[in-house]
Amino acid sequence: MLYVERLCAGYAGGIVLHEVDLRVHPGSIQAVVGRNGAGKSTLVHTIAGLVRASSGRIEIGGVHVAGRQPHRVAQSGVGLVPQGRRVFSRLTVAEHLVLAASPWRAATPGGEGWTVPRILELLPRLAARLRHRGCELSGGEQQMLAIARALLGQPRVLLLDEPCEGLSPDLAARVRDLIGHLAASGLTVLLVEQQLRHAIEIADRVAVLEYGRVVYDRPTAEARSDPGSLEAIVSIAAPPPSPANRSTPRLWADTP
Ligand SMILES: Nc1ncnc2c1ncn2[C@@H]1O[C@H](COP(=O)(O)OP(=O)(O)OP(=O)(O)O)[C@@H](O)[C@H]1O
Repeated sequence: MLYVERLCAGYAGGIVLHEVDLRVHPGSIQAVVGRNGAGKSTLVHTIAGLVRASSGRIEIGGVHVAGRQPHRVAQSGVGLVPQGRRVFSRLTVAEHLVLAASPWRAATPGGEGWTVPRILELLPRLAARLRHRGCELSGGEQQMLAIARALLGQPRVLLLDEPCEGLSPDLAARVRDLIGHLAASGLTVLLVEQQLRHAIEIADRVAVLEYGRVVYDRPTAEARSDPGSLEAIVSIAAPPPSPANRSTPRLWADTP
């Protein structure tokens, strides 16, 4: 479980997140939406330890991780799929996977957890691209590789920052299918999503960030039954005035 309580964080120029509360249960998807600059990436980076929390709690499975170095947060079970994928252009798919599957991240001896063969079974398109460099992959393949890399860290909590950004509708739908499958397998998922309708499609709960504050956080079923009010909240949410301020295996089998 991911538990965030009264979390405040920001940069040298000022606080961006103001007393953010979130509670994401295993096997569920919490979407976070909001306009550009609302603080979505800052939230994800703060949970991952990349931005230091100035106050508040971040718990992973009951363990307080705020203030830990990013690699310690990862060891606590947090996987990050960053905005823009961040794959290495000169490394091959195989090299990415080998690097991500480093010993401290190994799957448990009982066979639980993510291994390279299991990843390649789930994402056969990556298997077909093992010798291709990052720069030779399509956007969708890069996104799959970014997700695969995070999974090899054996996360209990997966943070995805706009994973469908820049993908065609078809590829974006496949990525959402994969995220749904991962949640159905028990992962706790925090999904930053620009498009409200996509968030509603996939998430169990949806939260809206406005000026770094949670101004809406309800089950998606409620949002679906009254989409107009949620759309109004998201469209009202404006950017800050200044910078400081489920079982579907073998996805991706036939993607060109
Ligand atoms: N490294 C940084 N140093 C200083 N300010 C930053 C830094 N990163 C982000 N900010 C500022 O923090 C605020 C929130 O930015 P953030 O990237 O978290 O928003 P976002 O909701 O993810 O936006 P987008 O949808 O455009 O990705 C913005 O005002 C931004 O300019």
